[in-house]
Amino acid sequence: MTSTPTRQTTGASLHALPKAAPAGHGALPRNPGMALDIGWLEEMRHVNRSALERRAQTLTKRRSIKADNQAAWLLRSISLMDLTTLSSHDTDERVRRLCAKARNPLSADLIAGLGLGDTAIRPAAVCVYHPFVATAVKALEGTGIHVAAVSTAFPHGLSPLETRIAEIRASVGDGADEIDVVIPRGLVLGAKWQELYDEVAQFREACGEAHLKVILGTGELSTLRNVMLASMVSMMAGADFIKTSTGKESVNATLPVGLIMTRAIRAYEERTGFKIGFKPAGGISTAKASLDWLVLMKEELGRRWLEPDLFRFGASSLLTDIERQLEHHLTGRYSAAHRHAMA
Ligand SMILES: O=C[C@H](O)COP(=O)(O)O
Repeated sequence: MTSTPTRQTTGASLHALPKAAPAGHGALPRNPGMALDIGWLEEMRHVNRSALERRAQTLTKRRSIKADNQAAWLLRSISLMDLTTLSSHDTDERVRRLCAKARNPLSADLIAGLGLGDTAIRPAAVCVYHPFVATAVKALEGTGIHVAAVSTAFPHGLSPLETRIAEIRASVGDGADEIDVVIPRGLVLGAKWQELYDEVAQFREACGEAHLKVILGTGELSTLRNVMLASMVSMMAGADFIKTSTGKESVNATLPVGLIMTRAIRAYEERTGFKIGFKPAGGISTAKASLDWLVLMKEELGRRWLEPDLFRFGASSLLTDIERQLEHHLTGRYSAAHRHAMA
């Protein structure tokens, strides 16, 4: 892969950490997209899987976070989270409980023990199915926490295009700030790049001011090369974020996939000047895993990608483990996970 060289680093580390900016849109110029450039895709075809796997191992093995810094980085993981419920048994009440948790993700004991004072540590967004957007918008009023909706026939993306576009418009109409769309994986597997580009461009248009996150379903794209090409086409068509997975595939967010997607983001910025966000999602359920992802972002794209306008975790259970680890940090003991149940 000639156009996306590896950034050379001497070791992966997370040290002192300034406070995260709020999730709000507007600080960065938005990606307008560009014409589909098939020639550029051709240049991106060569992906060295074993080099990416080695790089992923190096990043996590050599990570060092001093104990004092660890709590700060876990708090950052909370600020970068799309706290998610995407269950077949979701209800308005369940979504309201999740929003209450998003308003107050940490117990008073933890807030006091960590010396947080009035500093509000909250997830960047709550992510729900379309029918619960209005409920979440109401429950989060005044908090600055965004509402993200999964639209376009999540998780498979296989309803008629006009139905998927209507779904986006309905979610925006109900007040969603962000729309997470899924692509039909068949368009990638069949190398139908023009069709994929046209669909994503129409999704972007339907989003209006809401930001567009494009879910690739990487575990179903067969090769890392396909992940690279789908990432590039999505950004060319105007994606604000590219996202790995729905959480419903048998393989979800992996570090090698994260590496290829962040390198696509770097290549796109080098060519166009626009910074695109990244959202690994699916199966990220431990505090340790969240730190691995933060190391990857810092090493591959730099500190700017540790802010919620450029990085999110899509996660339904990560917050529970972070709470447990913060409690352990303070008391030296672990409490049972059920004490931190979210909904
Ligand atoms: O987009 C977010 C994912 O659906 C969450 O997946 P998870 O339940 O494995 O954390």
